[in-house]
Amino acid sequence: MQIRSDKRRAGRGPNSVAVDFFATPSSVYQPSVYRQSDLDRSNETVGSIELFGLCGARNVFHIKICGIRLKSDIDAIEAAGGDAVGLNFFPKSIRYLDPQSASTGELAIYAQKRGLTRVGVFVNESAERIGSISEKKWIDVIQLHGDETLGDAKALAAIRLPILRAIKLPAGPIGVNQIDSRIRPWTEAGFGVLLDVDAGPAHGGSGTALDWDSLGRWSKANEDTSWTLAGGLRPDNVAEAINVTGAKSVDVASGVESPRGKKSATLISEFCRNANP
Ligand SMILES: O=C(O)c1ccccc1NCC(=O)[C@H](O)[C@H](O)COP(=O)(O)O
Repeated sequence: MQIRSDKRRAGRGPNSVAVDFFATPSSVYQPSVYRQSDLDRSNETVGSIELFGLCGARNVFHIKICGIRLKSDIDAIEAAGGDAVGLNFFPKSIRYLDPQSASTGELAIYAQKRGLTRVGVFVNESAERIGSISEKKWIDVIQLHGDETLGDAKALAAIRLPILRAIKLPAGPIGVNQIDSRIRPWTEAGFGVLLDVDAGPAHGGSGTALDWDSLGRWSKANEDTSWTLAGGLRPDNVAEAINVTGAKSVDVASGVESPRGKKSATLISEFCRNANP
């Protein structure tokens, strides 16, 4: 199975539609389709119902290119048909963006104007720092990529942005129940999940792949659970990864870089093309 390009295209442009394919608890209001303007209004309420429910559980992208650092990266992603960018706020990452720098704000606004969903990537960050970046309206989604607990994530509810939890799994074969026990608490609490390899102290961006056969077995048994595949994806393996795992949403950082830490427009273009039929 490959990501359907019509869905992907639907997620782009300032008034575009992004398909929500996260399964969320029935107690949480969950429209099936969002517009970028919905994301812009994520601090508001719709009637008496909060747009994003408790903490948000929406996956609003099909292809996320993580760790962008330049406006030209955004141009390349827009041209290639990607629909989300990861802004990395982990100081130890090669892809780090300084939240104090005006150029980070310019980058975030530039991505927003191109209709791309901006995912802020955080590792064990304080709620205050995440909140201050959110207040500047630089991000649309919070990605927690450290050792954050469910309690930590729930404490971010006041920020009122959707939260995507990176679940870091071992690189080798892993059982369906083992995967499920890591994911279920988060999805049942209404959070989105991104499955990545456990990169140890680096936390992410390792370029190492998960065992796709294991994920495929798990996803077949959990078809109602929407999730994002990350870890070691590249232009030359993303189609197979989608086919084997059944992922409907993919994320990449190092696989579209040359040299490491520098995004390549050519690799971004190939990646997006191969992630779609
Ligand atoms: O990319 C990083 O440097 C990074 C560092 C610390 C935490 C998260 C990080 N990236 C988050 C992502 O979503 C990456 O796309 C994901 O880890 C996959 O990376 P890669 O295997 O390089 O495609």
